[in-house]
Amino acid sequence: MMGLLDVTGVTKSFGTTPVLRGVDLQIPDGCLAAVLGPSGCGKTTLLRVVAGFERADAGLVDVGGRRLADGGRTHVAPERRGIGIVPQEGALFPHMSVAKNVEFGLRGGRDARLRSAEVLELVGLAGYGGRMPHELSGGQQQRVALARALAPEPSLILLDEPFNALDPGLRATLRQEVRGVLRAAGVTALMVTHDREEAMSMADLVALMRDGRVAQSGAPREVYERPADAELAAYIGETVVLPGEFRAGRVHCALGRLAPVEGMEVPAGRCDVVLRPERLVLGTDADEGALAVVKDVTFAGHDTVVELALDGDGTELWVRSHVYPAPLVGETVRVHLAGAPAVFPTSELPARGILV
Ligand SMILES: Nc1ncnc2c1ncn2[C@@H]1O[C@H](COP(=O)(O)OP(=O)(O)OP(=O)(O)O)[C@@H](O)[C@H]1O
Repeated sequence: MMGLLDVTGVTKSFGTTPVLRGVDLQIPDGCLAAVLGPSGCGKTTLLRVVAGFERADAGLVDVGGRRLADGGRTHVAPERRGIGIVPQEGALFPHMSVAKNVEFGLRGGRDARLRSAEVLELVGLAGYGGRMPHELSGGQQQRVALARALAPEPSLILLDEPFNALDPGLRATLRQEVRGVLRAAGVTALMVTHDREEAMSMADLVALMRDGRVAQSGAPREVYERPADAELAAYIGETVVLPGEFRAGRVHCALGRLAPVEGMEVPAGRCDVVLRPERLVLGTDADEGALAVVKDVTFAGHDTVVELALDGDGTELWVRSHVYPAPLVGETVRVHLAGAPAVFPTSELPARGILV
C-alpha cells in the first residue's frame, strides 16, 4: 500500500554524526501525522529532508507517487515539490500585508487575490488581509502562516513545532482550530512536535522517533495503549512501572493478578508492568483493589498526584487522581487499575547469585 507520503530507508549524517539512520514512514492521504520524540532525535531533520532543504544520504521520499528524493541521485528542489510549510514561528514577511504574505507563493492577479481571501476565511481571518503582521497576535500570525502554506493547494503540509511560541491556553485552542482547517482543506499533513499531548490530540497517526528511526507508529490510542516497549510508553505519557512475573496468561504484581492489554505477546518470566497513573483508581475500604497508605499528596490543579505505599510489601507507586476531595497523608485507601497494563520482559539483567 502506498501512502500520500512515503519515506523509505532515509539516512542523513552531519559530518560523521548519523542523525537519520533509516527512517521509514508512510502517511495515508488526508491523514494528519505527528512525529514525536525527544530533543535531538532528528525530527526537524526528517522534515527538512521531506521539504528538500536537506539532501538525504540514502533512501527515498515519494509524495503522491512522485519521487522527490532518491539518495544522491534524485533531488527535486524544494519549490518544485508542491509541499506547503508552516515554520516554527510563522516567519511572515514583516513588510508585507497579510494578503500579500498569503499570495506570496501564487502567480498573482485576480485569482491569487480570490484564493488568498478564501484561505484567510478558512483559517478564520476573513477581512484581515489589509493588516500588517505586527498588528496580529501570535496565534493569528500562525494562522496566516497556515493560510500561506495552504494557498497554492499543496498535497502535503509540513508543520515544524507550529505552536512553540504560543502560551499554553492559546496552544490548546489553536491546535484544534488548525486540525479543523487541515481537515476542511483535505490536505495530508506531517507535524513535528515534542509535546505529546499535542501529538495525541491532533494527529490521526503518531510516529515515535528514537535513535534516528521511527520506532513505532500508529493511531494515538493504539500507541498509548500498546507501546512497543517501556521507553516508548514513557515518550507518550506518564508511566508507573511495577516489577512482576508473567505466567499462564497473567502478570502477577503488587496490584494482584492482571491480564495484560489485549494482543500483547509476553514471554513467561520476570517482567515490567507499565501502568498509566491516571488509570490507577483510588477508592475507599468498601471498594475493590489493593490496600495502600497515602504517603504524599501534591495538588496539581485539575488533578492530584497521590503517592502510595502498598500494604504487604510496601511497593511504592503514584496515582494521578481525580477523586475529590483528595485523600489525606496517612489515610488508608484502596487502589485498582482501570483497564489493562502493558507488560514487557524485564529490561535489566537478573541480579545473578542473589535470586534462587
Ligand atoms: N545543519 C546541521 N549541521 C550539523 N548538525 C546538525 C544540523 N542540523 C541538525 N544537526 C544535529 O542533528 C541532530 C538532530 O537535530 P534535529 O533538529 O533534527 O532534532 P529534533 O529532534 O528536531 O530536535 P528538537 O526537538 O530539539 O528540535 C542534533 O544533534 C543536531 O545538533
